[in-house]
Amino acid sequence: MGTAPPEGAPAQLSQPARRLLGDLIRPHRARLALVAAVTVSTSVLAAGIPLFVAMALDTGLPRAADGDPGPLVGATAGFLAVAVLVSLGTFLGIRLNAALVQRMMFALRTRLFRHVQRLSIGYHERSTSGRLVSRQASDMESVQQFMAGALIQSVMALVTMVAIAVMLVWLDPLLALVVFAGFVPLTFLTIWANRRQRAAYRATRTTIARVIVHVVETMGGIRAVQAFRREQRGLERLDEEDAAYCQANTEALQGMAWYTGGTRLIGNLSLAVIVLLGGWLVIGGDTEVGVLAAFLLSLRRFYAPLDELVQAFNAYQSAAAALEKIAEVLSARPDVPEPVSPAGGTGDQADAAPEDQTGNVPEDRPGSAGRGEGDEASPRGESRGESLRGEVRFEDVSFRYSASGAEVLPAFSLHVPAGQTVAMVGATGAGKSTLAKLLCRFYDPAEGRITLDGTDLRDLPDRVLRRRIVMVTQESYLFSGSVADNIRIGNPDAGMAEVVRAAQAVGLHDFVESLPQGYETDVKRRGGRLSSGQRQLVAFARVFLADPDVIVLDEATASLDIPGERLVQAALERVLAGRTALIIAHRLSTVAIADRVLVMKRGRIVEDGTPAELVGAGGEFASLDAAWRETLV
Ligand SMILES: Nc1ncnc2c1ncn2[C@@H]1O[C@H](COP(=O)(O)OP(=O)(O)OP(=O)(O)O)[C@@H](O)[C@H]1O
Repeated sequence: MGTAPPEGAPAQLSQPARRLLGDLIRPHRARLALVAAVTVSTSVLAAGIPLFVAMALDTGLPRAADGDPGPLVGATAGFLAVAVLVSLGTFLGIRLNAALVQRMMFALRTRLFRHVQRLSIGYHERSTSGRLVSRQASDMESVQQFMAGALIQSVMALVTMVAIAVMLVWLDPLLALVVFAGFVPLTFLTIWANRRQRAAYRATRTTIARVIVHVVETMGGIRAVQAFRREQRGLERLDEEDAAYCQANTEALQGMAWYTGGTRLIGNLSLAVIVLLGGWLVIGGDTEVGVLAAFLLSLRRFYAPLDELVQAFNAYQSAAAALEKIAEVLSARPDVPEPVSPAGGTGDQADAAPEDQTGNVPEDRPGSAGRGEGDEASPRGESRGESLRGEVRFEDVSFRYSASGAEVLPAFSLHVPAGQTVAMVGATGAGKSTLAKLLCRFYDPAEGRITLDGTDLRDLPDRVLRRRIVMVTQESYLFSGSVADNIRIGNPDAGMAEVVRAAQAVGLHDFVESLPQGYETDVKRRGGRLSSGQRQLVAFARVFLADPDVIVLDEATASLDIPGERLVQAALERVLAGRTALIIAHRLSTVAIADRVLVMKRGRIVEDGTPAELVGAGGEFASLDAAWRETLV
């Protein structure tokens, strides 16, 4: 019976998946009960239809032959009335169920998306985005298909079968017993199919996820794919993944074919026995022709739902496998948990700071009217018009990415006073990005602690931490939407005037004004319409609006032309004013505006001082500085 499916699987739904199903259903119990009531009563009514046929044949016809058409007309009218009621009930059941399922799916999609967004960077670095797309799209679809169609279908089928079984016993217990005997092989067949199909459908979920991962990765890196002519290799990889998916589907469908064929065979064998035995009973005068006719009709209706049950069973197996995959993601916990007892005060002032009671932005805050274009940058450290916040300390921090991995930072200590701009340089793999990620609490150190104004980052609620420390990444990620939308990411509550002021502050305003629809111009996917320098300016405007105490900047390595670099440089100075900054620097011009330079090597600081001091010391930074200067000549 087909080759063995690739993955073993328990016949039962896993506990997290069951819990998830319970969570989904619980809020809608009343509606579900209504759907069940409508479905069950419709199915019971439908099961009774053959009784009218028996009535018509056994009573209606002989009486009509005797000149009394009443019973025949009554049986026909009853048949029609029940048929109409069954149609109405079916419509209502499906309609109610569809609305219910959409609510449940909406809740599930939202829950999964919210959860995935909250999972720590470590999780996202370990798992591919394609896999998550697969959970959100194809697995959801599978669950929905079962809930919206197959579930109600199987309930109707089951109830119909039970109702018909009762009727069969009532019509003729002996013949009914013969029919029920068919259930013995059917039970064995179902147990076998349950095991086999569960494993087969799990394999389909896993393999389709691989196909989606490959497609998402290819499209995400399409520039590299084309630049390095990886198209052929990409196609071959897709063929491999797709072949595995097709194979898994074939396995699943083959199992379904065996099961469907098996149930039909059992059904038809029962039918043959009933024709033989029933005919013999009729000839012997032990039963009526009408009863036999109703029996045969019912039997057809008895086995017809079996087909539906088989289909529903397959849909269930597919949905169960999908639900398990979704439950797996939902049970992943963030590596950087929210504090159980958050530090009080530290961040809430920052939270409240940008606006006063009337919603006006205080004059002395960035993004306020006092700091528009043409307004010379105030002396650094004083421009935000408040006592400086944002003192950062790394205290004996040790870190490795995984338990078995190498130690990236061994007992690292660093003190950055509030308002200081620190540029980090060093060979690739020295640990600069790791330091930046730790400061943003994308990871927690294994040992030691990192503090912001004396508070351990682990004690700051995520909301506060993200407001006070903002990372500007190399990609200057732009989301689909308008330029204004993209700047407003820094502070979703900001009005248009603040957005404009932020753009003015970083020197982006004139460019935006020159766009066809100004601030409402669509940046197109990932900002394809903007140059890399302009994208950086948008990212800076965003930070300006967010108004954090600490900026972590991974400077773009892509070189800009001289005017572009000057623009970015001026914007950077504006944004850094009055804030603590940790910059992974790739440009001489950036290092030049830093108060302090750290040269890193294998997770340690090997040089630390002002740019001038380090150049004077003639060490690694001096060589780097000289090399940079040479490229300028
Ligand atoms: N997500 C990760 N999982 C495992 N190891 C990692 C991860 N990210 C970085 N590493 C390792 O940690 C070390 C430090 O990397 P890091 O990215 O911090 O260096 P860097 O100084 O920023 O380098 P670059 O200038 O090339 O960006 C490297 O050996 C790197 O291989």
